[in-house]
Amino acid sequence: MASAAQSPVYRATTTAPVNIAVIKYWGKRDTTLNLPTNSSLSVTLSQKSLRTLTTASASADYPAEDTLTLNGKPQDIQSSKRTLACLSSLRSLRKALEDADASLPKLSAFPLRIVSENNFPTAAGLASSAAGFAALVRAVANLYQLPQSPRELSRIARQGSGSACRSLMGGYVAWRTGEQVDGSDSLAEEVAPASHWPEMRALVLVVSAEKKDVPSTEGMQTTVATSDLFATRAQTVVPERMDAIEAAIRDRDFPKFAEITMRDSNTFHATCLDSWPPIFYMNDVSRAAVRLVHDINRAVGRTVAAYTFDAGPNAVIYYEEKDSELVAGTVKAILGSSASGWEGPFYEPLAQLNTPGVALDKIDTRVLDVLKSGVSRVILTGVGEGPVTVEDHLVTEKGEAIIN
Ligand SMILES: Nc1ncnc2c1ncn2[C@@H]1O[C@H](COP(=O)(O)OP(=O)(O)OP(=O)(O)O)[C@@H](O)[C@H]1O
Ligand SMILES: C[C@@](O)(CCOP(=O)(O)OP(=O)(O)O)CC(=O)O
Repeated sequence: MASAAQSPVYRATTTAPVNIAVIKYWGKRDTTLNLPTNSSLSVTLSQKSLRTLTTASASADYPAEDTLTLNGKPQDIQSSKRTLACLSSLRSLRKALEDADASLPKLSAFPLRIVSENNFPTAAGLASSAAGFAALVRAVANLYQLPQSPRELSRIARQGSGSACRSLMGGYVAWRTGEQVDGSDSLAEEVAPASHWPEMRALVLVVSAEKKDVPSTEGMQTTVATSDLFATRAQTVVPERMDAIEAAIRDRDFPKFAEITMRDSNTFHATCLDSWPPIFYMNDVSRAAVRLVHDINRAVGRTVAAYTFDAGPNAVIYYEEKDSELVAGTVKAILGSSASGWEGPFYEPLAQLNTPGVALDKIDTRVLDVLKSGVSRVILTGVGEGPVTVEDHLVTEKGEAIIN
């Protein structure tokens, strides 16, 4: 443990959410600035279920190098260009404040000690980098008392991990690809707050909590360089879908939202398969989840559920609260006690439910078996708010890291 500081220790702590895209970011037009080839749109998920908690602290007494401890383990941030880029941009903004007001403490000159905790597996396709970099940027911005809006801070978070720029806001968030070569207009913006469509629910089927094979950054470079389908997706398909899904969100039109979400996930994974060598993120369990959603929608006679998959096999199934029994109730009946996680604030409408919302004989029998043996855990959640400032610091007043 680091020794206690004698000089003042300045601290700020924030939580930040995970977001799951319904129009996927996949491909960079500039790898240094981390600029995307297409716009993307996501739903911010409630921090009652998944969240990062990060404390940023600064003190003149800290050893010279900035440090980051993640889930109790020191991270090598000096060799993480992305983290260094975020910290250097934030420091410049603080320095400008200090230059304009001599009474401010010179925090920009102090080393940083950052301590963070994810309450879910890191690097397992659960968007830890999104919540992690959003929390890091928000915590340091709070520590430095920066006046910049979440939209302006998204330019910095984007350099940590592209998808992180969308976790600085709650609700329904777009990341506009932008046109400027310097990336100054490649920013996230709120399309609608969570309160506009609070009934949106997300059921995460955790298929594998292992570290994934091909990291997103590497996978998308391969796709950009080798897939013939990719250019059509980025230039034609996604711009049309962005307009259509924003209209669906504005109108709270779930069937439209759902179809675009499922089609965009499928197109993204098609470009992965079209890469050379091909990249497979979905597996047999993922495909069973796709089939399940289509079977449920067919049996109900309207679109009540939508699947989407990131760079890994986990399924995220979106539905509206009023259809909880039909969607989550059916999944609960299939998985029974073979999957953990049937709990938490979003579980209430299902707690007393003992029969599936959709009769299981309407679902392909192979799908039932594959899901039962392949899904280890579920996370029941819904649309939620952006980062929240909190007082439960992970660094003591004397500057010592608190490892839970
Ligand atoms: N709380 C955190 N604070 C700072 N950095 C974090 C935090 N959590 C995760 N990261 C960074 O994100 C990396 C994991 O990102 P990666 O893209 O591999 O996985 P993921 O985000 O969980 O999956 P995906 O992006 O496919 O959904 C970690 O190795 C770490 O560098
Ligand atoms: C499939 C995705 O989840 C890809 C996320 O990629 P990252 O944001 O992790 O990539 P980097 O910018 O290289 O860090 C789709 C999405 O979230 O939009």
